[in-house]
Amino acid sequence: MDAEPIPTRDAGLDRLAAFLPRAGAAYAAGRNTDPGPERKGAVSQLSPWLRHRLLTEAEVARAAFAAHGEAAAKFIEEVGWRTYWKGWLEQRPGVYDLYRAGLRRAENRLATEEGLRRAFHDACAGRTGIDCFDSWAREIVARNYLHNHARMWFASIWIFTLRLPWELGADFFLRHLLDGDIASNTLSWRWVAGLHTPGKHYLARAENIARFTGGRFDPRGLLDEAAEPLTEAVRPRPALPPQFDPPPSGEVVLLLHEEDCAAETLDLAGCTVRAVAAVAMPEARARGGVAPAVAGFAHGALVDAMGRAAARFGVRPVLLEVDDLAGWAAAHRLKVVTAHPPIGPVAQALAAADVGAVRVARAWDRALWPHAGRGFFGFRPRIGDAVAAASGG
Ligand SMILES: Cc1cc2nc3c(=O)[nH]c(=O)nc-3n(C[C@H](O)[C@H](O)[C@H](O)COP(=O)(O)OP(=O)(O)OC[C@H]3O[C@@H](n4cnc5c(N)ncnc54)[C@H](O)[C@@H]3O)c2cc1C
Repeated sequence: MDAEPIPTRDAGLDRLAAFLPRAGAAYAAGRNTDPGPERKGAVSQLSPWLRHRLLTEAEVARAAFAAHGEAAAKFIEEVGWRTYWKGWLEQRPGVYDLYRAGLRRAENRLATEEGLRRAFHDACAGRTGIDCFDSWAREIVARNYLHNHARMWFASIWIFTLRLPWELGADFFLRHLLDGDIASNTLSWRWVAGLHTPGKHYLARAENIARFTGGRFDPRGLLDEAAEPLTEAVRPRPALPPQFDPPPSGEVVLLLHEEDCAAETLDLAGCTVRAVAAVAMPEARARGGVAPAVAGFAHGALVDAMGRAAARFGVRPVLLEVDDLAGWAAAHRLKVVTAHPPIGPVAQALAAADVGAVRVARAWDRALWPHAGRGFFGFRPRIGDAVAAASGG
């Protein structure tokens, strides 16, 4: 990460403004190169703000288009990957359950297989003897960020050279990345493993690593460059269209959560917000919780969101534990509305709290998620349509 990321919308807008001049041809030409944590690369490092929706995909994509027109297509496409993964998982929620079940199985193996346990701890601590991998493992822990290409190489070496269960690697990422996101992370690991598109996996190659790290690393002879893709016994069920609730109206209470920290821009036309509460649960992203910096960013983002909600709706928000949610909702006796939580622990916790929350989806998600049921290349043209839409984010 460039400078220590500050979990506020203003800090995100500052980073966006600083990046925008480079969101066109410079991004397209340089985005695959990882110059290392000490040098400025071509990518935006906007992911912690986008992940918590301190900035929305719509506003970032539209700002890039306004600055560069068609030359921003590559950057906008990458932003679209985030939306695609979210929409894909929304249509196959069972894939999150498959991941969690696989993680539990891998944990059981860790408890009983000493060799696996040692290899896992060496990988997390950056002690495998594969210089590039060890350096990236330490970078994730120290900086809570990793370049996209390094994430691909890291996941591939984890799965195909170190032969570790992919779910443990995905969990390691969720524990340490500020942008740790259930859809992007789970589905990217599955994609690398060859489970997203059966038979098609991503194999890290020493030559490619040397080239795109500017020669910082050269793991020739250390990687398994001929491994077969993983397979799985249970294939995900066919896609079901995403379910969007009808828009709420009347007097409501608004619940904020870390999946969308810009509730003041949700479409609540027709609603009068009488009370606002917030719940944060970043520790539920990973087994054994998340790193302090990750929890700190999520909590900070929510505090920032509470401040903006207070200004917008004229009420003083309260911070709740998830267990207090049902009591809070019952005390107000009004309909609970909340930003549509994507598949993951927040959505599960809200469903379990059983407060009948009406989920308010953003226009961007409503327009794009339904097209994410199949491959990215069918989805891609729709991103331009959403960027061109007059408003709605
Ligand atoms: C194994 C693996 C795990 C990943 N886990 C996560 C994760 O937990 N959370 C996460 O936000 N991204 C994840 N990614 C995607 C991607 O690596 C990061 O979004 C990106 O590196 C963030 O850096 P940036 O903001 O500089 O990206 P930029 O290149 O500047 O892109 C701008 C924004 O577009 C989005 N984006 C770009 N590439 C992708 C992509 N391939 N998939 C989804 N969104 C993308 C991000 O929101 C990003 O901030 C993962 C990728 C891999 C290969």
